Amino acid sequence: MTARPGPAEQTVPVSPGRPSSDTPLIDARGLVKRFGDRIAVDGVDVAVHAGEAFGFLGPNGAGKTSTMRMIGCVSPPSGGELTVLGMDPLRDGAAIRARFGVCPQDDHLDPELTTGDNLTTYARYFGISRRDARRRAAELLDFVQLGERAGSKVSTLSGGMKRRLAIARALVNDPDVILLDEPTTGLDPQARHLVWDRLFRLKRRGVTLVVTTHYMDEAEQLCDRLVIMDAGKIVAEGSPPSLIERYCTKDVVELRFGDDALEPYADKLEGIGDRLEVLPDRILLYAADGDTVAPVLYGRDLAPSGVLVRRAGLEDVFLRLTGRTLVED
Ligand SMILES: Nc1ncnc2c1ncn2[C@@H]1O[C@H](COP(=O)(O)OP(=O)(O)OP(=O)(O)O)[C@@H](O)[C@H]1O
Repeated sequence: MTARPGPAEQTVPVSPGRPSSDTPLIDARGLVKRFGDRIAVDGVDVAVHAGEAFGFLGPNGAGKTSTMRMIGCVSPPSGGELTVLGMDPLRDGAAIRARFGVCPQDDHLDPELTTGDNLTTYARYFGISRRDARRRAAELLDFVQLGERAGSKVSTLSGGMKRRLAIARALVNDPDVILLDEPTTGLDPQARHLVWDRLFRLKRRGVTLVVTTHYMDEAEQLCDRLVIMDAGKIVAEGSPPSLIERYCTKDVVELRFGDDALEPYADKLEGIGDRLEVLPDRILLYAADGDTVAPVLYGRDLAPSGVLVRRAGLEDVFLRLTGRTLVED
């Protein structure tokens, strides 16, 4: 259903009446992408529904971009079935792309053009008249909070501004679906939050968001539902809270001992909590109630140099499923 903004909310220049039905907008079954002998995407099943923010979370090389490129009709599948907006990407690529906005990892903005000219030039590819393109560019620059930089060359913008401009460009054709490949990689926390804020606003207007990310906090913040990918395969699927609940206890106790050899400490922790993970620099102890763990530690003659009790997150889910952390990849 298309949500309408409240009066105080900045308007987003998108059309009313977004598609909404039970039929997935993107339906992939057993999707495969091969590059020579290498299998980048190895039998992926996903169904993305209208109006949701759907994520592909995984480390570098997991196959997220390759999947996204097939969905975006710029890279043909090597196998499996793919239907996008009810159409066949091989046959109807142009029609599908006309209803998509794409924000790739490399923004491909023209550094020598102004922000406004980047948008109007792009709008012309969609057959939008010069007058409408200028009006739309002005609206979109306001939406991504670059209205005051309409006359600035792209080469003078910060990384976060360029990313917001790339999002504005992806909105030029008033798309039903936006594909965002790593939308905040390389941005500082403030710039990331600004990008997220604009994406939330789009979602509230019923635009379907498909996001790849290797940041678990981004996935947790933005996505209604996601798949976790590793080595070309989906290892888990669900909403962030449901995944955390399915694979982890509520709390995690992070223990540091100021020592490189952590196995002896792990032995002493045996039987406390539900499960242990020994990482190179710390031990993670999974427990329903982390606060009950500390007194037990001292009873076992363990004196950690650092104890942090936190809620389990998608990083913990990834670790549980793959035995690796997202970050070390
Ligand atoms: N054009 C290509 N030719 C050969 N191999 C490729 C090509 N594109 C991707 N690959 C390989 O496919 C695998 C998946 O890459 P992909 O870019 O889809 O992963 P990713 O999860 O998006 O990672 P990243 O976040 O680093 O982009 C990697 O092993 C990559 O080296």
